[in-house]
Parts: sequence; structure tokens; C-alpha cells
Amino acid sequence: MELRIENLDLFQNKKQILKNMNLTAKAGQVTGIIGPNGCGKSSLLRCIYGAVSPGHGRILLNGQESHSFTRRNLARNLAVVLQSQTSDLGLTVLETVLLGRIPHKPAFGGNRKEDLALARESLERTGIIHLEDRAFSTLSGGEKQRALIARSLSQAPRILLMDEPTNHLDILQQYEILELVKSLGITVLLVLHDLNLAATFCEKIYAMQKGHLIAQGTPETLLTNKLIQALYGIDSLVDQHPARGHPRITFNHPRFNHTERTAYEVH
Ligand SMILES: Nc1ncnc2c1ncn2[C@@H]1O[C@H](COP(=O)(O)OP(=O)(O)OP(=O)(O)O)[C@@H](O)[C@H]1O
Repeated sequence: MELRIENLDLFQNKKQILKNMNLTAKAGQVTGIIGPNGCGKSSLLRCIYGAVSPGHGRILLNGQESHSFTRRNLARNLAVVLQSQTSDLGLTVLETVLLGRIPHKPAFGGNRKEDLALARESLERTGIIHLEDRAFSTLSGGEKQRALIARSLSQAPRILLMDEPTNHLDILQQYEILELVKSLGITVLLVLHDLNLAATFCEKIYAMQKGHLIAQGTPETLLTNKLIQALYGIDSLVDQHPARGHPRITFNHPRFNHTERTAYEVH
């Protein structure tokens, strides 16, 4: 399912947060959004999943305006994994993941065999099936993140929005989760701060600055030293990953040129 944003503006408390945004997340592709803190990445996702109403513009799912979907129908098509979502409702991990089945269940119906099967499959795929009976609130940060991703998988969406999905995950888990997300073959729009992860997993990347989309392209065409300097004010060396071929970014903050300090010096 294609997700298209046309001429989107967002105002919050009379402040313009998003300005004339145009973006397409192609069906089955992983599209990334990068940009400095406060540039409007989460606000854009909030518009798409309907938590805030844009002042102007259209959000189209396969050409159909998102506000014409019922909430239930929207939730059947679109799932969201948010930044530092707590979801502490006193539920077990399995119960938390089963929340993803709500849009698919008959009204007032309990969990059906297929709901349980899909929830358990999602826990298997995210590697936390052994935690199914644990209280969600007792999980570590990384385990919670996996459980929330499992919940979104059990929702069986056609579009997945993710805001910094690798938060709280160690390096191996960051790669495993993004590999899993890519293997789903659905439309994924994700906010990433880590440019090397964006280079590894995104087919297309949009760069945001101060509420504007300022550039777009493949990792190869978009991720240049010039753009990174413009977005974040840091110098970088962009070369090619020796094994995988995608861009590899090494940052070079002027402070790192001081040679009198050793890396392990303790004060
Ligand atoms: N309800 C609101 N009222 C006023 N300003 C808001 C409101 N919501 C968001 N903002 C502002 O809009 C800007 C964009 O916020 P947003 O959370 O979308 O940025 P972001 O790019 O996701 O940042 P980060 O990388 O730090 O998560 C920020 O300056 C934020 O303070």
C-alpha cells in the first residue's frame, strides 16, 4: 500500500511545525526520515496516524484520503511503533501483543485461536516468546521495544510507521529488528537518527530541517558530507561500506582532533 503526503502543513499552538511537506513511501519499500532534534519528524508521523490534524494538505493511502477511513479500518492498514511508548496497563507481554488484534476482531469478541496464533508468531519473530507470561512493566527497555514491535506485527498492517525503533536496542538487536522489518515486505516509514542504519536499510531517505523536507534520494545520492553538514553541522567522511556497498559515514567533530587525550583516560 502506498502512502503519499501532499502539501502538508501543521500548526500547534499557533506555531507552524510542518511546512508544505510532500513525501511518498512506496508500497513494499523502507523509507527513512532523518533530521536534527526538533525538526518535526515525530509531528509528521502524528499527522499520518491521526493523532493531530494537519492545517492543510492530504494524506493518501493507495490514493484514498486517510480521514475517510474509519478508525478501525485505518488500524487494520496502519500500525505505529512510537518513541518511548510505555503501554503499562498491567498486562502481560502476550496480552500487550494481543492488543494489536483489536481492529481485526469482531466487536465484543474475545481472542480467537487465530489471534493467539498471530500474537505468538509475532513474539517468535521478535525473539521474545519466552517472555509471553511476564508483566510488560518488568521488561528491560530493549525487551519492551521488541514487545511493542511484536504488537504492531500482530496488527498485520500494510503500512508500518516507526519512530526511532532502535531506541534501547543493543547493536545486534538494532540490525536484527531492522532486518525483520525489511523482510516483512510491507510499506515502512521510519524515523532514524543513526545515519549508518538508514544507509543500510532504507531504499529511500527524506531529510528534514525546521519543518521542511529539504532533500530526498537513495542512501547513495542523499547521504553526502554536504547534506550531513547542512543538517547537523558536523563534518563527516562518506565512503562505501567495504562488504555491503552502501554509504558508510564516519563523523569527524573538530573536538576529536585533540591528540593529547587518550580514549580511556579517567579523571
Ligand atoms: N503541541 C505543541 N505545541 C508547541 N510546539 C510543539 C508541539 N508539538 C511539537 N512542538 C514543537 O514542534 C517541533 C517539532 O517537534 P517533533 O517532536 O516533531 O520533532 P522531532 O524531529 O521528532 O524531534 P526529536 O528528534 O527530538 O524527537 C519542536 O520544536 C517541538 O517543540
